Amino acid sequence: MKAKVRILDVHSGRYSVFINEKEAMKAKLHPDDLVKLEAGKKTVYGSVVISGLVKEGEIGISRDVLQLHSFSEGEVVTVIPSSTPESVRYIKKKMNGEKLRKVEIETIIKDIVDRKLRDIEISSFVTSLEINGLDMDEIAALTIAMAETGDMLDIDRKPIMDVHSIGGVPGNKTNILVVPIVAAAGLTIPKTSSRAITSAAGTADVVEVFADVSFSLDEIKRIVEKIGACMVWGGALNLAPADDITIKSERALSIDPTGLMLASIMSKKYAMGSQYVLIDIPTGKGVKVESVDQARALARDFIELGKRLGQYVEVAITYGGQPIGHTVGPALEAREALQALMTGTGPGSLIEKATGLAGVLLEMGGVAPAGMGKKMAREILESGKAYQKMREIIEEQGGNPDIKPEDIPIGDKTYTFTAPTSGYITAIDNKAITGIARAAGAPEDKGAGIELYVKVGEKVKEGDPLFTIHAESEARLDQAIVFARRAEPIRIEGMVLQRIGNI
Ligand SMILES: O=P(O)(O)OC[C@H]1O[C@H](OP(=O)(O)O)[C@H](O)[C@@H]1O
Ligand SMILES: O=c1cc[nH]c(=O)[nH]1
Repeated sequence: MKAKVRILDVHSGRYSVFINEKEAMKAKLHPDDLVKLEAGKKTVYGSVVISGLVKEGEIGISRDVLQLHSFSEGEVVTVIPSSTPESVRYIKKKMNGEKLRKVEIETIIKDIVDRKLRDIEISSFVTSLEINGLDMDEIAALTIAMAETGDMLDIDRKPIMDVHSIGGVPGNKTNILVVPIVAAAGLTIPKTSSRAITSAAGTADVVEVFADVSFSLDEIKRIVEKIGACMVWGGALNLAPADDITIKSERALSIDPTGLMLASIMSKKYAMGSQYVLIDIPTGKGVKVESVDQARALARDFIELGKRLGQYVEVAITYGGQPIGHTVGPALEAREALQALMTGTGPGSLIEKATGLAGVLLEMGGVAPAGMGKKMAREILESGKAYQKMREIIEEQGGNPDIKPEDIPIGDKTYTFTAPTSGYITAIDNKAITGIARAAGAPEDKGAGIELYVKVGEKVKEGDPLFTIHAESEARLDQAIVFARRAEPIRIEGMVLQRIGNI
């Protein structure tokens, strides 16, 4: 059928096309059917929504579709019902635990990017990877397919450095310090991040508090060629576009299947033309990798994948047994990161980790002698040069370089938990901390999160504050309080942990 485009002010987070009920009956279309819209060389797939918002002879297009495809009001398109894509068969193959061929992986990724696969099919693909995994051939094919279905950056500077965390540990604002330290040393580091996957704040969510993170590749190229660095969202526009689509399913399920994680991270690095990549694997209870042995195995996979892509990869296995620093949630983390850059000091875990990772990159990039990288990184941080570079990044990305930590608004609905007894902090439960911050509204509500006053090993007295929950609404705050009461996020014990007798 032919129909005239009607642009609707609807943002559903999905590729939806709106069809009048009578028109749908005539064309035998049903809710959620997949249809193809064709106009000249333009082709777009979307799911049918039956709606009175459009008249007979019209086809409604939501703002989601318009973000990537230009249609004009009244433009005539052909609407063609579409059958189940071939890639669904390959997803079922993975569900059955079978190995996928390169061409099958390429087809799945192309169909994700073209929106031929709907959310339910994409979630099934992600779940099949969580359960059945991928081998290195499949991971390499997936990485290249994810990168090559989008644009690639070609920066006129060498060497190109990069850093990426596998995430999972709450409060991990570390790379917001690492990037300006490395760039202040004269190296080039075009950093892309994803938004939160399992945590309460991805690096892109935190940076977005003080600067824009969505740029075209041309804009990124201009910024990086001018100041040597950027901190942008990988999901913006057309950089490894399948990544952000699969991440939506991962976030909903709070999972990050290992093979997909490798491909997600390395496809972004490949698309940015990064030559020297440092991967951070936080390791500890309640994060993605719990033991050093598992971290070593994953490190080998990153290094092997890097070799196949022509990239030199090093891995830092870092301590992830409790949150990094004292804040969790986008705005609170932005305040803490900015404060550390401005003053050159901050919580030990944040400064140690940031200077440690930056030091490795300075050595990899050849600006620090072996063994001297961390010292150099600390000097750059303490001298204010990293803060100066951060100001440049904020300014080039459209933010206010004069912003101060206290200018950043945080959720004003608060509740503080206190120590029920005196003793020592023997554990902080990463998953519970993330769960509370997410229940409070993070990462979508930027001001939501947690301020943590204690760390493992510290002594507390009964009644001392342990942490404050921040939320932007009373309803979210109540949810987070209920979650926190159930979860016991902070364990306090005396020095005698257990008494056992008469065994
Ligand atoms: O912790 P979760 O949400 O699972 O992982 C996602 C986070 O980890 C990575 O961090 P970075 O950009 O290397 O700093 C991603 O880019 C993202 O910000
Ligand atoms: O960018 C990232 C980081 C962690 N896990 C992913 O899948 N992607």
